[in-house]
Amino acid sequence: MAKAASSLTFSTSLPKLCRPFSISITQPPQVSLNSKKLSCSISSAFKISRRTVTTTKASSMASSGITTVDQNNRKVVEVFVTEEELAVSLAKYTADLSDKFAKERGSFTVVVSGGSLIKSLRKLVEAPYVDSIDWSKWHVFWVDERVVPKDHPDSNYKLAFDGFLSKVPIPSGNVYAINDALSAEGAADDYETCLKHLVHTGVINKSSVSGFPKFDLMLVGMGPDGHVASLFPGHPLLKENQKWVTHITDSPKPPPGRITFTFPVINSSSYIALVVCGAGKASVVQTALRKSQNSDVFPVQMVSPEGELKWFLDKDAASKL
Ligand SMILES: O=C1O[C@H](COP(=O)(O)O)[C@@H](O)[C@H](O)[C@H]1O
Repeated sequence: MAKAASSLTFSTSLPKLCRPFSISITQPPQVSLNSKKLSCSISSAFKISRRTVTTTKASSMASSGITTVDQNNRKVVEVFVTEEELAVSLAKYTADLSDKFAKERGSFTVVVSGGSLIKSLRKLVEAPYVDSIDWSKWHVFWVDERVVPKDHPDSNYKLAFDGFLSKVPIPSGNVYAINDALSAEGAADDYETCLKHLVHTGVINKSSVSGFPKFDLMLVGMGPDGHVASLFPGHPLLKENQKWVTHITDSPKPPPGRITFTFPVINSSSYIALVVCGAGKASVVQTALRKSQNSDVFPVQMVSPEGELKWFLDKDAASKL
């Protein structure tokens, strides 16, 4: 089991957002519960094909297993009737990528956020994945962290350790927590120094496109205000395009002192899973997925990786699509 964390000690212009979509539904529904038929229609910014799906609830897009993809298979939106089904699918998605990267490059670099995401990872610590995943290949990082002691209730490390990391045999030296003895600025610099070392030693890939570290998978949540990592709406840090890791001392969501990956790092990823549940986030999801212009209102709209972006939504989060 993963024990204590190692203490870390780690431009592109911001990308054009909201690539135009031509969406088609590519997968059959994964479940059929009470066999009500509904015609799935998603329109506006997306050119969406229509077809009949089987689901429990006749409301817009909220049908388990409905998947939409863009033309290049680089942006995928999947909606699940329940958070439980979302968690099952997220575990398989993560396990498949773990296998792929472990085989291809002998390691798997995984970045997690805090918040509700961690609960949605719970199926990974159950059969079959807890036994089938080669956890020794995992290297775990945080896309953002609150600058508090690791045993503090606000710590994203503690959240992940209690809910996930303590239950799987990831080598403790592969778990890269912040140095919580430092200031927010010091902890961000320290984390960036650590990342640079790991890029240098080949544990983390480097993007040949951006020159920023290229993580294999980022598992990221979104706040009700559309923030991702600790990148909040309207904050100057959204424009940071030099640093890999930066800090914030005036976070609108407590606690105020945090470190966060910058957008160039986030957007250099091979895969990003954006995991969003709950009706309280439906309006932001609607804006993010229906807007065709690149006038970014919410930070989540700035998530646009070199690789694949997949949205995992429950039906409540997707209820306004
Ligand atoms: O403060 C934070 O909030 C976001 C979103 O959290 P959620 O509970 O609404 O999912 C989280 O992704 C981030 O890591 C965390 O520091």
